[in-house]
Amino acid sequence: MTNTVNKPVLLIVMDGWGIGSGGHEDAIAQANTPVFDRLWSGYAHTRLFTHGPYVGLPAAKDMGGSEVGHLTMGAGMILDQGPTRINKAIADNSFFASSALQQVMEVVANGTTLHLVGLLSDGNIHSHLNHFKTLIEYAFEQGVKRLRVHALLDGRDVGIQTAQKYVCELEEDFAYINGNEGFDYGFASGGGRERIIMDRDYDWSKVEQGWNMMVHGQCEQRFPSMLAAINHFRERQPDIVDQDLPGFVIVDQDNQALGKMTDGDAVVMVNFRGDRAVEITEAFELDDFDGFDRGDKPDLTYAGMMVYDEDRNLPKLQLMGPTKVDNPFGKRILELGIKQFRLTETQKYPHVTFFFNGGYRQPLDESMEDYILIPSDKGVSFSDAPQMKAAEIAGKAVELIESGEYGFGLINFANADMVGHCGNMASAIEAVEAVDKAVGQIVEALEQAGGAALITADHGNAEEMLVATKTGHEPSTKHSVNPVPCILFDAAYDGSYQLRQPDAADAALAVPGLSHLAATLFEMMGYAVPDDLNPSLIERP
Ligand SMILES: O=C(O)[C@@H](CO)OP(=O)(O)O
Ligand SMILES: [Mn+2]
Ligand SMILES: [Mn+2]
Repeated sequence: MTNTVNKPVLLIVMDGWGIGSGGHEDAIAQANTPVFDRLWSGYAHTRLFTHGPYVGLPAAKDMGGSEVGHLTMGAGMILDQGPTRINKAIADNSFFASSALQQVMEVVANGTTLHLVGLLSDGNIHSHLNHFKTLIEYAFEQGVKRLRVHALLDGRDVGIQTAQKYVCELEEDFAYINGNEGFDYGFASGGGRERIIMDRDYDWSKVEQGWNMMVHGQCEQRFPSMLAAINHFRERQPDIVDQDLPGFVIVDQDNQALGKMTDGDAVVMVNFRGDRAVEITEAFELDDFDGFDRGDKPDLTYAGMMVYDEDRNLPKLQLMGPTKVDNPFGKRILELGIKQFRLTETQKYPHVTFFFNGGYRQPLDESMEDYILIPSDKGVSFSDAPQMKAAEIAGKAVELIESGEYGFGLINFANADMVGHCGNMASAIEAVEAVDKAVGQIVEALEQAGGAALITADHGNAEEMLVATKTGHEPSTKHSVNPVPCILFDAAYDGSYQLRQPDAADAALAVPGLSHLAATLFEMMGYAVPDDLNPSLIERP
């Protein structure tokens, strides 16, 4: 396994491909995956843990996600992730001392409105309900008189129809606060995260619709309350998943929107994860914004929970500093003079760039790093197009391998995850089969080139397409906490090494996880493993 530049080593992430029970809910077990089966039985392999403490999340059962997964792979160690850092800052009160939060509080101190925008759930992938509650309680303590919540409804990181639970929790807080003279707290607008605002593929129509609702109070769908809206849409379509609920505004008896934004108001984006928060942030912050016509843009103070774009320092006001990865894998190999590529479709653009880089989006050195992004299908449900761009990615990967120019490449296949999020079993099976075929083509090219690859996933999803409920089963649209496969494909494999297996007695740091992949890649490339990385998984007798 010694490497020269023309013996490429790849990290292939089959996003959302976990190891499930093999039962009727497991799309991966039901799919026909001849490539995966052959690689699993013929090469060194293990199971990796991708959730909770194995990726620096606060709770033992916290699901993994793409941001934490790719950040951990790139860092090569377990770091406290955004939600962990926020929770710690809230616990030690440093959260409230940030100059960004203080500026927000000053702006609304004399009677203007504080707007909170964000994903209303406790999924902890993009946001957490407790962070809404913390900000609401703090605003109340500080005497902020008027507060409005613009709620993105989830059903993708939590149960498919759970929005009412989170709405009711905040309604209780509002009822308590509004019992005090002069306070007026409530919801202003809502809608499914897949329909409005939380786009990540520059489909500006989704952001525009959210903007018009939140900022201008404009929307045909108008309801007296959140629950009235949710019930209305569910009556019409009983199986609608919360993420797909149309956008709506909350109105008073005169049909006036309750929470338009006006001059002097402040807006806090409560989401901590950047990929789906940056587009709306651009609309709020950029002077030369041209995504859509913003209409009469009020003079607002805007802050985000964290940084959403480090290259452009967006937003200007951040309640928390970024999660710092001092020496991400891409930067380390750049310093060794290894040419690299990153390849995926645009839905997973953040994953192979700023998530894996722990910050930066653009190549540090364009002559040594090629970031290749194939446009994802737009305006379709991925359950209707489960092949997504797997074939195009494989074709491009083969070309890059054959060029003999690259020492390292990171590839992400979106299918098992994105189609898994739709909750449709038949489509998920097709998605998995598309990835299997694509991986087969890449492995064949690697075989010719004498290269190697780690074939793994950032977290599970498609192996758990149903979850048990009190009365039976319902579709699962979220990630899982199952382990994921990790195969070391090596054209020259002679059986002389294995990958470390999970051992129940191991402490979190030793359990094979995403944090061990950077060191494993160094070893595969024939370089000394840097001392500060979690150790390689390769074991030789
Ligand atoms: O779609 C997303 O934003 C998340 C789930 O909330 O999935 P992933 O972490 O795989 O990108
Ligand atoms: Mn993912
Ligand atoms: Mn996902």
